[in-house]
Amino acid sequence: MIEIESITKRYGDVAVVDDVSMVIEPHTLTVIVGTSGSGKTTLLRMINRLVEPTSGTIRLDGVDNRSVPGHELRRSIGYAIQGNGLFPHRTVAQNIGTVPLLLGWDAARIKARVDELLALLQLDPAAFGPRYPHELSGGQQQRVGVARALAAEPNVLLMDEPFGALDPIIRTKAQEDLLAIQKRFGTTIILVTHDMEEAVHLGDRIAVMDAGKLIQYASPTEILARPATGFVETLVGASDRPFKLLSLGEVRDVVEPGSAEGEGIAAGATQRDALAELLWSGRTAMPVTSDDGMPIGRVTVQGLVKRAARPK
Ligand SMILES: Nc1ncnc2c1ncn2[C@@H]1O[C@H](COP(=O)(O)OP(=O)(O)OP(=O)(O)O)[C@@H](O)[C@H]1O
Repeated sequence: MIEIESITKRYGDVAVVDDVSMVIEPHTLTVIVGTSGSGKTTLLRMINRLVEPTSGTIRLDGVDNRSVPGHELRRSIGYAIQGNGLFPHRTVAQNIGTVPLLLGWDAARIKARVDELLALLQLDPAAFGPRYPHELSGGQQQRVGVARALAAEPNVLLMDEPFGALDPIIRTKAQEDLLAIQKRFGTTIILVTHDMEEAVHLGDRIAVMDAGKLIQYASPTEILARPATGFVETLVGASDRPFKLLSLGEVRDVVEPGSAEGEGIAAGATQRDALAELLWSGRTAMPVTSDDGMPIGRVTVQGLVKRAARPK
């Protein structure tokens, strides 16, 4: 658990993070979202003490993060940034093995971990391990950056706009990878973005910052349904809200009895995808198939429209 208590960072007279308190539950993915300059990065960096707070306390599993030297703290917390920050003169394998080496892991253990992470991120260890960062595409470099941040099996992973530089298709892929990694390792992840779409997609909880203040800290559904202020409402994009809400739910939760004509959709697809497919194909209903391909009912435009309404 991460407990942030009345944390403030001042530069001169300006509080760029202003009396922020929040509790982050273990094994969850929290997204910090807000406009440029709202203090997101500063808040994130106070967790691993790349920035020292002016006042307030941050506790990691009950331990004040000032009770260990900063460099030691940072070995135990993963950190991934936009543009990946890889060392250009080290191979991919050496980059990923950086912190394990500092921690004194033996060579065989480091190699096993490097190979495990590369495979997990769908980069062939034999092909990519020996390459240098400039021999990789931007998306591949970004994946190596994430692998490096995860190398020493940190319980906590901080990510600052990790997908900001990626094109939309690679970005979606990288987001899915991240969710899979989190499921597998149970890492507590805190991710900074200015993209509300990304926040809604990834976050168990979303923290909205504005001018150094934490304006709202809640689940995506709550943020969409009950934005705390006009600022949050604007950030959410009021006209988009019903679709964002549908993107949070799976088709399996809106299956109705009965059958329908034409191509079906998987129960695990999002409700938003189902609506898009129905509208695009000009149908009012379509069949739903279970994870093992069996027909289990149908999904209707009418059912989805009800789901897209503001939750009571
Ligand atoms: N070392 C510093 N000295 C003075 N001011 C700083 C320093 N670091 C950050 N700031 C200021 O603090 C404010 C918050 O910066 P921060 O990087 O936390 O914002 P952000 O929400 O992450 O923004 P962005 O989305 O643009 O990265 C900004 O106005 C920035 O100019």
